[in-house]
Amino acid sequence: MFTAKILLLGSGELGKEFVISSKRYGCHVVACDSYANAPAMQVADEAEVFSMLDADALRQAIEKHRPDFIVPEIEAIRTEVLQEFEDKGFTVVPSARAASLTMNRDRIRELAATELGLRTSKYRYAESLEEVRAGAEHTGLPCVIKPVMSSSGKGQSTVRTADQLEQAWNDAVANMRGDRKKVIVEEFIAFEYEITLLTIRSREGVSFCEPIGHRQERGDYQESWQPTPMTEKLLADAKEMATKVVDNLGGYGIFGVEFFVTRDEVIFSELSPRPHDTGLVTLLSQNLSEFDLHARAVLGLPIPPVRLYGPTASAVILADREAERFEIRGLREALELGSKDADVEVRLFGKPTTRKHRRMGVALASGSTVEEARERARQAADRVQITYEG
Ligand SMILES: Nc1ncnc2c1ncn2[C@@H]1O[C@H](COP(=O)(O)OP(=O)(O)OP(=O)(O)O)[C@@H](O)[C@H]1O
Ligand SMILES: NCC(=O)N[C@@H]1O[C@H](COP(=O)([O-])[O-])[C@@H](O)[C@H]1O
Ligand SMILES: [Mg+2]
Repeated sequence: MFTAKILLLGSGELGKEFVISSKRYGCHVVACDSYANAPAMQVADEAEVFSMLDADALRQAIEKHRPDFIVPEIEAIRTEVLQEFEDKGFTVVPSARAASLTMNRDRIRELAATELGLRTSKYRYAESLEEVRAGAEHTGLPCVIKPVMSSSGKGQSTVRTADQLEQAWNDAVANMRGDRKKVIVEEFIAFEYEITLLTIRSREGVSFCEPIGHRQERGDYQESWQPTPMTEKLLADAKEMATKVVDNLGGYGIFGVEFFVTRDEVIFSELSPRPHDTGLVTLLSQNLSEFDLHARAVLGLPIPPVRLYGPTASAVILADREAERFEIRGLREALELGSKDADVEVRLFGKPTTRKHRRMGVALASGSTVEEARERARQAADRVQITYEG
């Protein structure tokens, strides 16, 4: 009837592409999120609307559908419930422990820095403004303050002078998820560039995609490109660190392992035990996208060496205000940038409402160099306009 039944927890743009990939392999997907008509629900077989932080609702959904695979798509999930079901014999992707550790910056940081001995930025945790001040003494300024539970840069700020610490603490507390009033104070790394190393852990072992470079604003990704030129030594260091983390977390799937790269060092930042937003570029750049690879690894299918077609970039399409009624125009104009020498694609996620800085779509472009691909992706994204009514 179907290859496997998947319960997808979180149904945004990353989930939507994962659903498309897994449905192509004949899976039946139940997409869950806290609001109706979320992107992945639009392409899934069934949908359930509830908060992933509501333990009872999550239990009910798992009991009702009894999936072969429970696939987290967002960070904020009642991970104790995932553990409960994993203990009963359900498969959580990649593992309940991975979901729980990565949801909490302090837990994954402890694993990486203390247990595995990976190079990270200096850091301290803080649960009050006084502790934030002490943390900043330890790391020095500038420093970066982030809630231990948050994603896409929410509640994150870079502090340059001591008088900004209070504002940063207040912002972090106001924008954190979950119920722990706790932040991480991190040394600011003046990196040359940063990368996501997509790392696949499958039955066949650990393999990698070419490193993805990206540029972030407000802690949220604006553009990404592939490949990123790196020295063999630095790339080997990144691969070694990524392997240590994913082998420790266990399970099968793709992981987006984030690193800061300085002149002579690779510094581990964090990771997602699932497809990564900066990896949207792989929808155009590779013969198998990060979503195809995740689906294959989860289903136990072969993972051949991944083929990168050539320099490719992605640029995000963001809303600039909150609205329920809006239109997206300019798809034709954006796609007109495609030619016999360059592929251009646009993916519109179908989110039902906008809010300031919400990612509504992504433009993808190839080029003869990474610079050219980035320029073209940016141009295509700029041609897509969101117009608001009322
Ligand atoms: N210690 C640091 N030094 C310099 N820049 C930093 C530091 N920490 C974070 N940043 C910048 O902020 C970005 C977002 O940080 P981080 O990945 O920790 O946040 P996030 O909320 O988990 O984002 P996401 O969930 O989208 O990955 C980083 O990619 C980097 O550009
Ligand atoms: N960095 C994590 C990330 O990119 N997550 C992606 O964004 C969606 C939430 O978007 P929304 O906030 O617009 O609903 C998530 O569901 C996931 O696809
Ligand atoms: Mg990140």
